[in-house]
Amino acid sequence: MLYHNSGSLSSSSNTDTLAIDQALSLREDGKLKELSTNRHGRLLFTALLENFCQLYDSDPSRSRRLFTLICQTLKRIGIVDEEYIEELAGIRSTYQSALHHLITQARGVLFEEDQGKQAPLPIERYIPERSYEELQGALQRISASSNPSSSQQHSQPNSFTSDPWLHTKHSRYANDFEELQILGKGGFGAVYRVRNRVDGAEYAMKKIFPTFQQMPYTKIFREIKSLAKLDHPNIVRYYASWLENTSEIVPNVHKPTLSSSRMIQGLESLDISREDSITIANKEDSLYYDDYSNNDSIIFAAEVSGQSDNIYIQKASPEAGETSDSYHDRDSASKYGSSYDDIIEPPGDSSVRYTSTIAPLNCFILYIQMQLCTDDLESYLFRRNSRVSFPLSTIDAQIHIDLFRAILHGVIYIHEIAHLIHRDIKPSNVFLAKSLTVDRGSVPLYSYRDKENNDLDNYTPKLGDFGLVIDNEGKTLESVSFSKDLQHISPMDATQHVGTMTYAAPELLDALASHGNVPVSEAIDVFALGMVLFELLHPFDTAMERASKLRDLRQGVLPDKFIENYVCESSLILWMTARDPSKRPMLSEVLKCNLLPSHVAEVSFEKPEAMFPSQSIGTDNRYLVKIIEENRQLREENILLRNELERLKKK
Ligand SMILES: Nc1ncnc2c1ncn2[C@@H]1O[C@H](COP(=O)(O)OP(=O)(O)OP(=O)(O)O)[C@@H](O)[C@H]1O
Repeated sequence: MLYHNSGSLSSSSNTDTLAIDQALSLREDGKLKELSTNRHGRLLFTALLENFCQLYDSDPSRSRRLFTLICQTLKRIGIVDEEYIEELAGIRSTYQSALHHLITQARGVLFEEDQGKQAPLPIERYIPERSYEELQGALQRISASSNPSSSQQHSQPNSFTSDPWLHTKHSRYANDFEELQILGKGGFGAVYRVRNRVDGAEYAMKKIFPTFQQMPYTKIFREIKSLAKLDHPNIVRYYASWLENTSEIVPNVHKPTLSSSRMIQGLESLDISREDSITIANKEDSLYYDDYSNNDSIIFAAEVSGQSDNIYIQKASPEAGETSDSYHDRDSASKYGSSYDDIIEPPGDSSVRYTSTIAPLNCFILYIQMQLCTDDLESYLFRRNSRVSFPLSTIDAQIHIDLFRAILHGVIYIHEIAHLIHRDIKPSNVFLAKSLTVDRGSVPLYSYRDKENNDLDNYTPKLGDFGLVIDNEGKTLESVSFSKDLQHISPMDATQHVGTMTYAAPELLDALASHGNVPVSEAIDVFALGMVLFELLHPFDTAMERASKLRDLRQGVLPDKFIENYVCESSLILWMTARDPSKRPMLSEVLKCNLLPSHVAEVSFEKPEAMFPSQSIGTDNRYLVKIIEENRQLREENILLRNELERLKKK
């Protein structure tokens, strides 16, 4: 049975009813059932095969290689899919564990029979015949007998459990990684600094707690694999992903901030329920997460029931009336003292529902292993703004233009080479990796960490958090965090919430406000980058100032002083943030612009000449002149409107 955790589980809720209806209709779908049966069969098969390989070779690494080799062969002839070999290893171990219990139990029954005792339950009930439903029946019984009170009636000789080939596989995460520190928590999980026990290197590990999306897990793996193919110095490297079922303590990592937090219904344990299904369910009285997202939270409903598909990630409908949060926490509070964003939080949104609950979960966790980055652009800008005032010195301006250029290289790579659109470009999603040498894509930057040390260090900006990527042919890589940030916001919210909305292109907000189709276009990223360029070149003294100037820019208005200081850059920013997406430049055009002279260590691409022909756009360009004129007009209109507003307020 599928469950969802849309905040309120009241069955009277329309959204809940809808989700349940959807789940029911899925169940009725014979094809899905067939698919599900197929998957269980394959999982069971690979579980047995893995154990079988362990029988042939007691050396764990050799038996593993043997297993992989056989699976690769079976994959070629279509018997198993790629995902069953690596990513589902954790799930496979559940099957191994279940089979282990099953056999142990059955042997216990035989043992008792041999002793002339009456078996407590007929053996047929323990041994599956052909269908996995019967296996589930057995699993259910085993589950019941595994609790201390009932297990006694089925006690068996200890020697059974020491069968070497029955040893179950342990968590890949626990085996291969040492967890060092929590880096922060996003809407759907937490990110940890970890050390790989094998190569000794440190990584960032994102653990996505059971989430919910209308997408089979295999698709998620495929998508993450596509991210793993991205190879560019200005893109965070993705290494691997896999799913495990695990008993985990959900960390409560957030410090209370002014950001509103939400509760998401937590997840009950992996439950072997009466319907003979393994289900991750949530309950009314379930656990709390501290969260910044709205409630279209996500669960994995992992069913081994014959009634529905097995492991599905399905989006829950948010409750009516829920709005998006404004600025994310992003741990600026916890890392750097008072949060930069907190100050611009709309006053009405300051309720702190911080929960200290530590929730034990038995659930599926999606692990995503990424490159570890020690800093991010948002934190950097926060530090810089506390040290430097507008206008930047010529040298500082150049440093930040170089930084922008490096980010641009990364985004161009994802647009032109990977054919993806990021859709969530913002300073907190641009990480900064320090390097000792001048690396490809790196820029010299002051870190502003240490008052005494004003040396330039090399940093490589890296675009990360690909939760929102979409392929530019419009085939959605269904966005995880997108819905969290932007869905179900009223136009009022869109204008009030400076935070998350700051970098979102207007057409995106319009589409969301009118519940229309979300546009798929590179222009969305161009807009966001234009906003980022302005922020890079304009230090703000206060968060209020930042909020108001970024809001003005969204209306097409730049501060006079900024235009005076950066005429060409202003033109570029206004071009990139044009309200009409069709009027925005392509990023390759932005790069051609002679406003962005290259001080960045050049990066080579597959098709460099196609992407970066040298052609300059100067101030005499008629398009730029037109933009400056439009900006002047807009500013005048804006002043008139503000005066009018003031006049009306006074009445
Ligand atoms: N590769 C990484 N290296 C270092 N820190 C990281 C890395 N990826 C994410 N983080 C940090 O981990 C924290 C949580 O990241 P996560 O992507 O889960 O959430 P978010 O980006 O804050 O929000 P959301 O994904 O919900 O939009 C953030 O503070 C982020 O800076």
